[in-house]
Amino acid sequence: MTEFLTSTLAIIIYVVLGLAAVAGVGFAVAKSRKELPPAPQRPQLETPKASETHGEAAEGALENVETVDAPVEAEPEYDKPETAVGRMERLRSRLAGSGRLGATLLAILSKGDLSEADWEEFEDTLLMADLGLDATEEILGNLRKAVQVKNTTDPAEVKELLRAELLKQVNPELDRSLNLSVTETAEGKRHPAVVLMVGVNGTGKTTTVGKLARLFVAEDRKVVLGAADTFRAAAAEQLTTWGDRVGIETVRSEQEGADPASVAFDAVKRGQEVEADVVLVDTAGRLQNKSTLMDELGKVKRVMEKRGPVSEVLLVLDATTGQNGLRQAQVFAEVVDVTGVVLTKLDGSAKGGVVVSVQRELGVPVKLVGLGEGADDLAPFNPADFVDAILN
Ligand SMILES: Nc1nc2c(ncn2[C@@H]2O[C@H](COP(=O)(O)OP(=O)(O)OP(=O)(O)O)[C@@H](O)[C@H]2O)c(=O)[nH]1
Repeated sequence: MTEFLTSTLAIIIYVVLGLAAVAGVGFAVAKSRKELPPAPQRPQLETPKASETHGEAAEGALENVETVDAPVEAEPEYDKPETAVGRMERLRSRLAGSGRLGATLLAILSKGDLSEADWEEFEDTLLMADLGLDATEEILGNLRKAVQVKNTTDPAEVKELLRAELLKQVNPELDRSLNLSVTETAEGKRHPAVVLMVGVNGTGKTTTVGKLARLFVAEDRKVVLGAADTFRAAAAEQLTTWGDRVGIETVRSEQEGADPASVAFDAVKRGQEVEADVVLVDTAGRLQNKSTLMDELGKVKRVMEKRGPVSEVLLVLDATTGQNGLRQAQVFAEVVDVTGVVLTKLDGSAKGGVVVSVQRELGVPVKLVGLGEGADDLAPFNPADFVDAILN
């Protein structure tokens, strides 16, 4: 009897302990689940095809399953970027600094009977606006002749003479379009247009990549961003934010100081995989006299080219740094074959003449201008609009 009681008691104790253990584990799991952070929501680039998500068997099985309405997820709201048309119209007033240049030049020319001192003042004004010595001498020589031949002080006529001369210097003949052709790799794979952004520190590369991406999105192009500025910790985050605002993917490395060439390569690879139209790659700012950093940039481009050609290398120059930008431009052009210049911070800068000097020095056109910190404050460069903004 005692034996029977002892074994029954033992069984009861085991059962109670067992139940307590199960409840304890359950509580711990529930607790740890509660503490998990919510899964991050990333914009989806592609909707998977039906055949990729469920096969035929799965479709049959679904017939007998009672369907419950899935909670409706709110559509992410993306920005609607402004198209290129009309941007210059909106941004023209931002060239106020350059407008002062036009006003001073016209005031001198309209005086009539110009003295040597007047022509010197005219020359100084052009030099101060960073047109560079060669262009300044040419403008001066041509205008002196034209004013003499026409013998006019009529403001409208004088303005027309100056307009023609400035326009010639800005060179409307240059091809300023971006090469955005989608090509094929040697293996017959679709290869997107690839744009590489380069320049010294703080000129506005990341901002320009973001703005340019918006311009492409407004044109219904499928864009992938590459955050190959692995030097500045916040750069990848900054670029991802630009991308997220318009629902495009950013390829980046979570590792600070990662190899930028590898990130750039992955971005092009991803662009090929998702059949993007354009891959835009940001790079870290670097001083042109730091040879290791310039070598690194050369490597970034070579590694990207392993997957297919780079269509555009855009050098971002800060207009407010004027002639300093020229030396930078020359060195960058030697290392990575610059195909176009983006002149940023032209808003409020009185150094608009750098458009002329940089084109003369590099033989490469200014293709885009940055005219403010707003997300759509980037415009394709148009010589006639630019000269008119200076003169009106
Ligand atoms: N006013 C004005 N500011 C601009 C323009 N473009 C860029 N900026 C500003 O310039 C600053 C630097 O821009 P970033 O894009 O971070 O420059 P970055 O070249 O990527 O910088 P690093 O990666 O450090 O070399 C930011 O405050 C931008 O808002 C422009 O066209 N006009």
